[in-house]
Formats: sequence, structure tokens, C-alpha cells
Amino acid sequence: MAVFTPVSLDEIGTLLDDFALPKASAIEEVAAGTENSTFFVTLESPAPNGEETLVLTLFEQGEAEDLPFVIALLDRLDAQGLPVPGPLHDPQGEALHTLKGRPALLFPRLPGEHPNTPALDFCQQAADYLARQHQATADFADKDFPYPRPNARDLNWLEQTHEQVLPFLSMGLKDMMQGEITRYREVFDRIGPLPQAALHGDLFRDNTLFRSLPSGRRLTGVIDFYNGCVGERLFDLAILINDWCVEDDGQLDQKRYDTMLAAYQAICPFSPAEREAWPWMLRMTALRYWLSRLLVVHVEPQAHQRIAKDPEVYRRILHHHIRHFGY
Ligand SMILES: Nc1ncnc2c1ncn2[C@@H]1O[C@H](COP(=O)(O)OP(=O)(O)OP(=O)(O)O)[C@@H](O)[C@H]1O
Ligand SMILES: N[C@@H](CCO)C(=O)O
Repeated sequence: MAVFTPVSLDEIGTLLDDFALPKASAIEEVAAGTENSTFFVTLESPAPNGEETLVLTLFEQGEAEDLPFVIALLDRLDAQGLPVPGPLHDPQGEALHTLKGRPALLFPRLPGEHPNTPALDFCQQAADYLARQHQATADFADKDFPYPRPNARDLNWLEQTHEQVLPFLSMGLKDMMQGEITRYREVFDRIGPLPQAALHGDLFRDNTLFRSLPSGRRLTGVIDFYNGCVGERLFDLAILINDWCVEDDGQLDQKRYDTMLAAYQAICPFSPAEREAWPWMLRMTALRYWLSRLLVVHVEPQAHQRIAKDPEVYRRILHHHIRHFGY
């Protein structure tokens, strides 16, 4: 289940006219994805930039006010030559339109497949990409940057939200969650500010595309920037590593971990504060997903029609990090 708002060929025709694009010959609902309605749109003839298939996304989660940030971020990364779907702009320069009462964006369809097994060359390229994104967007954290979007899933959010899931946890897990959050506050207040940039905010394997080319397997797409925000670079790197380097039983794959840390730090070396914060950030982002998944399962299952992912996976990852990195 991924399309919450169906769209017909006639309905998309109006939108394509607004972008001065050729008509659509086919529209296909995309089955993956859990938050927005996504379609592949085949054009009758190639668009002026050569695209023959576009992606149409209708935003279902009421985040329209955040889309100018996402558009600015994708425009920047696209201009830097990073493998992201730069949103299409109409002849007036506007990317954001409305279709069926929903905010709508059109993107090029990037080639490639989501990687199931995170082979080392995939890990290296994903971490290299993330460092390049952070390097290209340090100015997004400037106070007067025109599109502010603070991290909505940071420590403040953990502190404010976690009580909602406590009734659904055993005594032991309740203590663990509360104890962890208290410790994060102590540690991060003591360490002080960390370098910031524009974050992807959710760089899981299923938000990347890879393709086999004559030159080898290449990262051809990074997608789903809707958790994009300004925040601490380490927060993004820890999300990446927790998904790419940890098995579902919570065990860390040391080779993948070393590969990703080395690839990231080749471009964005850790500051002393980041070195100290790193194991805590791995724990905090594991707890961030344990909590967000618990919220979807227990607190807000109907509110957003969202498809629940297993919170236990991230509970196990957090347990691993606590054992592995200690206090
Ligand atoms: N530009 C693109 N090029 C190729 N495929 C794309 C593109 N954008 C989206 N897709 C495909 O559509 C699927 C859903 O897109 P997306 O991840 O943005 O949706 P979502 O509902 O926000 O999902 P989730 O938050 O669960 O990852 C992706 O998994 C991918 O297969
Ligand atoms: N990547 C998220 C879902 C999309 O926000 C998760 O795995 O919980």
C-alpha cells in the first residue's frame, strides 16, 4: 500500500501542461513507500531535458510548509552534481504545485535498484555521498539562511515525546528509555555544539539506488529527502550506520562500519567534540527510530495511515550499542 490519493491520466495532464511538458502516455502507482503517494509517469515524448519517465509525489502528511527547504536542498545538491532527483521547475521557476488538493512535485526518475545486501562498495559510496552532501550544505545552518528547518527528531523531541510510549513498555525497557534520554542530555550539554549541515535525516538503504555500469556498481540515486533538516552532521551519519552496518539481531558488522566511517571522514573528518559524541549519537539515533516506530504502532497508527515498521529492530540495536560502547 503506497498510494493514498489515486491520479488519472487526465488529472496529471493539467499538471504537465503547467510545466510545459509533453502529455503522459502512462501512469503507474509505486508500491514502495509508506508516507506519500508516488507515481511513475511515462511521457509521450522526451521532456526538454531528455527525461522520458518522471516521478510524481503527492504529499499526504501535511508537511507543505517544509517543502521549500526540501526543494532548496535538492536544487543545491543537484547543482553540485550529486545523484539526487532535482525537482522540475515550471517556466516561472516554481517547483511546488498542487494536484488533487495535495502539494505536488515532479522529479526525474533515477535509474537503479535499492540494495538488499549492503556490500562494502555500496557502503563506501553511501558514506562518501553523505559527507559530500554535508560539505555542500554547511551554509544551510547559517542563522540568516532563507529556508530554516530545524531537526524535528532531535533530543528535544525525544524528551518531549517518549512518555507517550512508556505505557506500552515493560518496566525494564521503560527504565532503559528514560535512563538513556537523561544521559544523552548530560553528555550532549557537556560536549557542546557540534558541526551542522543540511541532513538527509533518513538515509536508509531503501532511500538509495545503485546500478551496475561498465565502470562498476554505482550509487545512482539518493531519494526521499522529506526528513531533510538542519542539524548535527553526526546525527545523519549515525542514522546511516545503524541501518547499513547493523544486522536485524543488533550486531554491528565491523567491516562495513570501518568502511563507512573511513569514507565519511575522508571528506568530513571528525572534530574532537564529534569523536567524543559519536557513540552517544549512535545510541540516540537508535532510540530515535525505536521511539518513532513505537509511536506508529501504539499511538498514531490511524492518524497518518502509515505502515508500521518493527520497533524491536531498533531496540536490539540500542541494546547492542549500550553493551558495545558502555557508559
Ligand atoms: N526520483 C526517483 N527515481 C526513482 N525511483 C523513485 C524516485 N522517487 C521515488 N522513487 C521510488 O518510489 C518509492 C517511494 O518513494 P519515497 O521513498 O519518496 O516514498 P515515501 O512514501 O516517502 O516512502 P518512505 O518514507 O517509506 O521511504 C521509492 O522507494 C522508490 O522506489
Ligand atoms: N526509515 C523510517 C521510515 C520512514 O521515515 C524507519 O525505518 O522507521
